[in-house]
Amino acid sequence: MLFLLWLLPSALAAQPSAPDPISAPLRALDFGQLNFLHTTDTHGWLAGHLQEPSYSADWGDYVSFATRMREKAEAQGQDLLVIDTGDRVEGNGLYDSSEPKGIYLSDIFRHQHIDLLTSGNHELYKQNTSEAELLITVPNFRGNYLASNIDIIHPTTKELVPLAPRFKKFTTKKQGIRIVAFGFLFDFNGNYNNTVVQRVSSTIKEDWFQEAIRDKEVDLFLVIGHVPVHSPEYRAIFKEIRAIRWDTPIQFFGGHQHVRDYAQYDSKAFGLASGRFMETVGFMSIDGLASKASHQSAVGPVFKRRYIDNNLLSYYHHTGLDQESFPTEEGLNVSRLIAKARSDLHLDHVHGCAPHDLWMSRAKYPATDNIYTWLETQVLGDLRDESRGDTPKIAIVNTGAMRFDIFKGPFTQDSTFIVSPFTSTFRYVKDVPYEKAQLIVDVLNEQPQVSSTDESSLTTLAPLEQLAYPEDVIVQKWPSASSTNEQIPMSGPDLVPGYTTKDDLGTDGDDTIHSPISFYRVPNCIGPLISANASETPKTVDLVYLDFIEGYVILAAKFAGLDVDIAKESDAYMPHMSLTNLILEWVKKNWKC
Ligand SMILES: O=c1ccn([C@@H]2O[C@H](COP(=O)(O)O)[C@@H](O)[C@H]2O)c(=O)[nH]1
Ligand SMILES: [Zn+2]
Ligand SMILES: [Zn+2]
Repeated sequence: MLFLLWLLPSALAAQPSAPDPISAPLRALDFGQLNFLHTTDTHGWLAGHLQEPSYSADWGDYVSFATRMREKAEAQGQDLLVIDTGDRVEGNGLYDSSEPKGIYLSDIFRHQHIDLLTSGNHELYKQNTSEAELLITVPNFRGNYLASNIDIIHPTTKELVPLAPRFKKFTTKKQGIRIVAFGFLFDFNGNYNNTVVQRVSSTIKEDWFQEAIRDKEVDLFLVIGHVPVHSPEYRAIFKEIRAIRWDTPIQFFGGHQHVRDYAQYDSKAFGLASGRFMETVGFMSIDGLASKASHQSAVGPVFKRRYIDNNLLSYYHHTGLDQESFPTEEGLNVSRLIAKARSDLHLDHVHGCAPHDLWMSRAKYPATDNIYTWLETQVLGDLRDESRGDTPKIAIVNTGAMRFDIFKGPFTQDSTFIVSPFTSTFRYVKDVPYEKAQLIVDVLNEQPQVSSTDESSLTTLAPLEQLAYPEDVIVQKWPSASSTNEQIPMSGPDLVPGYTTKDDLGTDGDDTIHSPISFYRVPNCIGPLISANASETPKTVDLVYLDFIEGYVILAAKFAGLDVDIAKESDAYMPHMSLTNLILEWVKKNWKC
């Protein structure tokens, strides 16, 4: 059923600066015996989106939402489980702006009752981040954090131990559904050397996994993971379980690619991916499951999915509550914690004012409103090492180092980390023939785009549904009446631009009906020539690059026939300067308010 919400609240938001959501037509949620809420790739955005009304609810609102949804399910004799599939860190001032990083975030995050969670790759890039998982997040969610393929060197005992239990068996409260759950990370190899990520294909051959899938007293296998739902890793897990349990329903929850996505593996196995940055709360329901209580085989389970826009109007609508009856004490407290943390961290402090929007993929590259063009033509001009003076350089930055658009208006302490949170610095090799340096950039850009989850291919992680479309211009299509089981109104309110998701089940997954947005492809990396004498082609250049991509630069240099041992002969360029700080300094200098 489709509902139109006309409520235009005046003071909905818990945070003074959070924008009110805009009314929009909404599709309903169909509850079942077993229901799920799912977040992934939140990357510290627990304050929600302060500049985008569609995604303006904060983690406190989500705490209230999960409580109210659980109350609703349980009142109907049903169950609700809350899932998070990792990449909780890096990407927002609330995480990256504190010293040390993350001290506010984990305290806010733990207030959500999460039934199952797992780690993403971002929890493992650095030693202190993975140790914080082991020592803080795993104990905060004791018994619910799963790590089927991650080990860590314990900081005290120095022993290699599982980050968390490999799997878990439990029975749901209301329906008595017997579940065996696993928690995976994709085949990631960019982790710091204090953790070991075992390949999924070998993990599923281990005795503990083989025994777990041979358990006959199971009504549902639940696989959560920081793994794209359309990936070789999830396909392999599906096949392994199916080979032993030909008929048992399997529900997957995934993430990492920052997209809304839904995969059908067979008639009883499905996977949901729930976007990124607290824009989306995924909802799944399964009905017709066999259970301990029913002792009978299911008529055939029915799986349903929804991608909920993270705002209060969606939350009120789906719970049937309003601004008086919706919030819980716990939820309001969490919103206050977020506001206090933001204030302690001075996240609203304005460093400068952007004169216009700068888009990662909503504008063509190159173009004046494209963020990479801005980086190439403006910001990277300030990348200058004193010892190299005006020596011409080619500066290579992976486009994935930029994480979010810049909106016209205040560029705050928060924006600094939202736009690019990473701490990697620049390195360089001197006296590289200009043609070879250009060739290296070309080779890097010929690498496949995000076609796999393996970071050994240079990736720029494209937002939204970009990955699903091979064309140059990727338009999110307006759902046609024939491709959806609901009647979409073609007149009435002006629709707000946003997600118009197309997945394995069609085009009716989004809860909110939006007008589509166009996306354009971006290269893997940019590599502008920066020279005081723009009209002259230099014979040699400094080849400057972000150290995060050194492995790829070395490979590309081999392809290009550059006979230099980059690992040995490279040096720090503008020592200690990260892309984050380079951008910040440029903004302070050039964007007056
Ligand atoms: O230091 C870093 C770390 C990561 N990146 C970029 O991020 C993606 C991975 O992000 P997900 O959130 O896991 O999708 C990686 O492929 C790089 O593009 C970086 O640039 N620097
Ligand atoms: Zn992520
Ligand atoms: Zn990830």
